[in-house]
Amino acid sequence: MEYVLGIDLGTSSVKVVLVDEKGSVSGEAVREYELFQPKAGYSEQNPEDWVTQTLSAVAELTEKVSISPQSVKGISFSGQMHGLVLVGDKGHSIRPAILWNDTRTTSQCQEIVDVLGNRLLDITKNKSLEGFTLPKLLWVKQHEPEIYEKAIAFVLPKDYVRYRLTGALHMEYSDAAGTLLLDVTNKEWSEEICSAFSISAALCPELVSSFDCVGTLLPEMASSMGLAEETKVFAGGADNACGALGAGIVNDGAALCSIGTSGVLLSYEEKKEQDFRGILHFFNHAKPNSYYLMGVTLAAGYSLSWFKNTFAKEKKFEEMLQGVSSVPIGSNGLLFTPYLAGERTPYADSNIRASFIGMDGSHSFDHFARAVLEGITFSLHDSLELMRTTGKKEINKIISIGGGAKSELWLQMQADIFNATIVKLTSEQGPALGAAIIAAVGCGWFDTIEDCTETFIQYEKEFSPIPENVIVYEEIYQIYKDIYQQTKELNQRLHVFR
Ligand SMILES: Nc1ncnc2c1ncn2[C@@H]1O[C@H](COP(=O)(O)OP(=O)(O)O)[C@@H](O)[C@H]1O
Ligand SMILES: O=C(CO)[C@@H](O)[C@H](O)COP(=O)(O)O
Repeated sequence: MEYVLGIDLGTSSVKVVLVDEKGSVSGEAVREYELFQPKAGYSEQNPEDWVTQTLSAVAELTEKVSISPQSVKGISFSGQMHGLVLVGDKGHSIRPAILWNDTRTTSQCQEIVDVLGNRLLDITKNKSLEGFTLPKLLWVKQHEPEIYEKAIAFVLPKDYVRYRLTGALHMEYSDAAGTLLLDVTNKEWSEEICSAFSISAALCPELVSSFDCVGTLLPEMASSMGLAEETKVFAGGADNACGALGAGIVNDGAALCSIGTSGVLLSYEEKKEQDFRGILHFFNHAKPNSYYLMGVTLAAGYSLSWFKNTFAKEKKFEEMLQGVSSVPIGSNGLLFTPYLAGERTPYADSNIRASFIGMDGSHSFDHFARAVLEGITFSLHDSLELMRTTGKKEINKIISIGGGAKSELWLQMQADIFNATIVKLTSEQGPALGAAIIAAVGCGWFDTIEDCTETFIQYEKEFSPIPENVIVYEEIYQIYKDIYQQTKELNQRLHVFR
């Protein structure tokens, strides 16, 4: 039997799946790493932790399944998007990575708008947002010029890990799309944007496609993972592009909900001439010459993790959520907005913060836990509503992936709030499976991506909206939507105390 390996470099952990030619998952391994928040709004990770933990997760997996190293034919990667990794001349990162949920760059975002005006949307199809890479690069240039001078290239998280494993430095289109330096429809670095900010073209790595073979494993890396040096390495994709591949979002009308650290609502797009003027993200898909439209909740799974770490640290998620099913819809008038790290869609606002509204003496721990799940889902519903107003009214079936898809109660809640059928896959590891699909197609196991997704993706269960719940949630959602405007100014005033 032959195998491929999909590696998903998430924000909370790296997940590795080993998949055989029939699409069966033969083994999985997970390794966590730390997130550093040295100041309010900062979010960083150590790129060397990603490398160490990836090596260790793959080594655990190959040991566990005890297969011959030569039987693993290909590897590919999925990774958290937008994070800035600066590589120095010794081939290592020269400062901590500044992540997608770091919001320190509000003034650099304004500078980008002032300098480029509408040209930014024309070229990149996306708005200037704190999470994207260009503002992070400008921040380092302005605040840490000595580090900026030492950088020989900038890359994104999974590109860095792939580089350390192969010695070959590249960036692929689906992740480059989230930098604000890519001409998204022409698939090339924008000379206009680079020169507007005096960014040397040499800093931008060579661009490749997700399915391109970019090399093989360095001998020491291969041996530490229990793999063969000749294992082919394929470029891979952004985690949301890979999540879409791994959930079969490769045709018009298909949509995805992913609840990882962030939360995304995503729908497939084939036409590059589509122009949504940045109200939702528009990025290159991992599937060549296709795209996707996406809204992002910055703190989706993160809100639930924060709640657990703060109020029920000793419990597992399943245990913590046990009592939630006995709390009625709407948590007896308790609402939560998940703006722990500011927000992206529909409010690009780095100052907004989360709220619990409507507390009374009758509320217990379970009411708060349910309110957190409902608030995160309402926030994702904001993105879905935007999508539906762009003409995608037909979104009535959504594949749900990510850590949040482990909870069936949450999947039913998604069905009721989105008023759409929610589909659960046999494994919620969508992005890692998407990376495995890239490796399998890259190895030539299948003629088309669709042939591979049909073999690799297994649907487990559907959750249909319950009509009476849909009506109640629609009413509560109208109240939820008002919280942003009502708390915006208060949060601006609170900013100085953070
Ligand atoms: N059993 C569970 N029930 C509901 N949510 C869960 C469960 N386990 C994990 N999660 C959520 O999944 C999130 C992690 O998802 P994951 O896809 O691993 O994230 P990432 O790719 O960002 O590392 C956690 O923050 C948590 O909110
Ligand atoms: O910023 C975005 C997408 O634009 C995030 O979706 C990141 O890509 C992180 O993903 P997870 O770690 O939450 O999967």
